[in-house]
Amino acid sequence: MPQLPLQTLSRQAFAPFGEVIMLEGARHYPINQGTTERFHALAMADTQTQDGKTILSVFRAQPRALPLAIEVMECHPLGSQAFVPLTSDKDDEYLVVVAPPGEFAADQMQAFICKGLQGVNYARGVWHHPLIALHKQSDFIVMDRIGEGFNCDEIALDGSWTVG
Ligand SMILES: NC(=O)N[C@@H](O)C(=O)O
Ligand code: NI
Repeated sequence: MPQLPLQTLSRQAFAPFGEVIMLEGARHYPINQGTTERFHALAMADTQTQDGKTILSVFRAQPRALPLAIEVMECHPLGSQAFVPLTSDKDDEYLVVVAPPGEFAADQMQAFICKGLQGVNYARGVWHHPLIALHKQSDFIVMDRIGEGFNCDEIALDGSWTVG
């Protein structure tokens, strides 16, 4: 059973798959007469294909047991999809499993452990496992596309690859 190594999430390591949404290293400046700090443009929604629109939703995810057998991967060919944990606990964590866009190749999957204050924005077409919350029920803000066209390609795997 090949196990995916867990990488620490960083902008550089995740760059082939999209953006990391985190305050560290972000451009920021004071607004509202100095009462608020704006951490600017942490991610860009890519939802305009076929006249799509950007929406925000909340996903309330139940924790997954590890090790997790990877039995499905999906991609959204018409838009990006961002997940931002609704937590203030920097020790909260969740997993993402991704693979490059285009023809899916299991041996190109990568897994990242994401700390509570880090979000991810999957670029359009990037293969990913459906949300993998850990340890407890977890809420995420999700920014993705609504509109015409089929926007969720799935591929079934035999569960031989595991993570965590
Ligand atoms: N199906 C759905 O809206 N969620 C998935 O796209 C996911 O990445 O969790
Ligand atoms: Ni998705």
